Amino acid sequence: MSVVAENLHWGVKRKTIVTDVSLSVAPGETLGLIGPNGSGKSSLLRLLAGLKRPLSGRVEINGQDIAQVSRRALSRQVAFVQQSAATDTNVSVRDVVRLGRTPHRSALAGWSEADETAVSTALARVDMTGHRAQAWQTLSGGERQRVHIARALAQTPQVMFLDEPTNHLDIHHQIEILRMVRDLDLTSVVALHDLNLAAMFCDRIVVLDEGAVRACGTPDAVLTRALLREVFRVAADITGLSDTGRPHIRFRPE
Ligand SMILES: Nc1ncnc2c1ncn2[C@@H]1O[C@H](COP(=O)(O)OP(=O)(O)OP(=O)(O)O)[C@@H](O)[C@H]1O
Repeated sequence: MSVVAENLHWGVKRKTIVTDVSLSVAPGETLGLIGPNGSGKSSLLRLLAGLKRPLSGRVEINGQDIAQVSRRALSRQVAFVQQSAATDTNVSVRDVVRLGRTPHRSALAGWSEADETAVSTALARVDMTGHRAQAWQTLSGGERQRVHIARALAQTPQVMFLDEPTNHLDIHHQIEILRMVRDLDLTSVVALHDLNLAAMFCDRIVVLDEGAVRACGTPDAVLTRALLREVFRVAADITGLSDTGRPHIRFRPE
């Protein structure tokens, strides 16, 4: 499914937070969203996912204006992994992941084989099968993050929005989660702080700066020394284009 945003504006009171953002994500593509703290990544993701209404502009998912689609219908197609999402205490890991099936179930239908398969597949994908009976509140930060990703996977979405999904994860799981997102047969938009991970796993990258799109393109086109200096205020050398075709950034203390 494609995602297209046209001229999105959003803000609160007199503060403009997202300014005239237009972008498109092709079916199956993994789009990275990078930018300094406060540049509007989370706000933009929420607009794209229909969790916030833009002041002006529109978002289309699979050619449909999401403002015209019910929340329930949207949640059958779109999953959102929030930054450090909270979950009610006193529930098991399995219960949290089961919540991902809610949009697909009617009030009268029982728990189906398909629901069970979606939950167990999702737990396995994030390496949490062995924790399924554990109480959610006893998990470590990284395990909680993986359970939230599993909940989104159990939703069997066609589009996934992820806000800093690698927060709290050790390097193995950072790479595993991003590899999985890239390899899943769905369209994804993922906000990331780690620029090297963005370069490794994203097909294209959008750079946000003060709420506006500063650059958009393949990792090697976007991640230039000049952009890193101007937007992120860091000095860096960029290498590694040879075998993978993807840039590698080495930051320089100055
Ligand atoms: N509801 C709100 N009311 C007031 N200000 C807000 C609101 N939501 C976001 N902001 C402000 O908008 C700006 C963008 O926030 P946002 O969370 O989208 O940035 P971000 O790029 O995701 O940041 P980070 O990298 O720090 O997570 C910030 O300055 C934030 O304080």
